[in-house]
Amino acid sequence: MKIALLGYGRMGKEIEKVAISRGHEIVIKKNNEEDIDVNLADVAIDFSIPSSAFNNISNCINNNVPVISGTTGWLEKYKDAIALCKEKQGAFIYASNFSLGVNIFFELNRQLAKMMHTLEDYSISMEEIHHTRKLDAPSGTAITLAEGIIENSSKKKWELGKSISENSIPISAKRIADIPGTHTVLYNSEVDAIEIKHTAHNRKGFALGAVVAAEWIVDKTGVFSMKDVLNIG
Ligand SMILES: NC(=O)C1=CN([C@@H]2O[C@H](COP(=O)(O)OP(=O)(O)OC[C@H]3O[C@@H](n4cnc5c(N)ncnc54)[C@H](OP(=O)(O)O)[C@@H]3O)[C@@H](O)[C@H]2O)C=CC1
Ligand SMILES: O=C(O)C1=N[C@H](C(=O)O)C[C@H](O)C1
Repeated sequence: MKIALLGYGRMGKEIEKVAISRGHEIVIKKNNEEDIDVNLADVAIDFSIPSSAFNNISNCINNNVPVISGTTGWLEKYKDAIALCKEKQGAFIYASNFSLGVNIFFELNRQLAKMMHTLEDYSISMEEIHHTRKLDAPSGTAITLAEGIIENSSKKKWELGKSISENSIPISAKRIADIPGTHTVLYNSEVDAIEIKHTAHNRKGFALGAVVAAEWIVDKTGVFSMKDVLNIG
């Protein structure tokens, strides 16, 4: 496949390595607002910055090029991207996290929330830790985890920092040099604690998942998720 990399930073470079090792060719590497002819590619992979993700995705959909996006921090426009994709009969996947391990962790988190939701002695909180160059907080993965809990409990929302209301999930976002991504969900009570945690050791899992998603979507039409790609949950 001919792949366009929309964003050629830490993730773009990691995806390039994985894509080449799987026999693909990188035909575009875009790192700014410049106009590019995305039609040179069979599929585009966007790992850019929050302020550019929607334009990159729209450009692909408008040109009928399937697009995978892992950029976080732009979700206020996610519904617009879905609407455009449906209108143009395009192909689009956004995932806050493309790694197989985290997608299993998402399912575990939902199951645990279901089991815990009537146990009033436990309070829930979340923590995410990332490298100091991350632009958004909380992480997209933490937001997906919080949404998984909200769908399966009486919690109504998440809040960054200390929780101010009983029906919200507090998320603590820490920034420590070079940490690729660590997410913890904690249920704590007076007598014990239950904790689930995912630790990324590097960015290879994110990159592999994005390339697998690109391979999967190339002949399809519609809005999909990593659940469709991995056939889990
Ligand atoms: N879903 C997932 O599995 C994962 C998601 N991410 C997310 O992916 C995104 C990228 O992460 P990462 O690679 O670490 O970040 P980087 O900052 O290393 O890379 C982003 C790149 O995008 C470039 N860029 C700036 N403007 C544009 C534009 N208009 N179009 C295309 N590219 C542009 C930046 O260039 P310049 O530096 O010159 O501004 C930079 O090279 C983040 O939102 C991060 O949260 C990260 C890992 C996994
Ligand atoms: O910015 C990062 O690095 C990461 N971002 C994603 C997120 O916001 O969840 C995924 C991963 O945790 C790494």
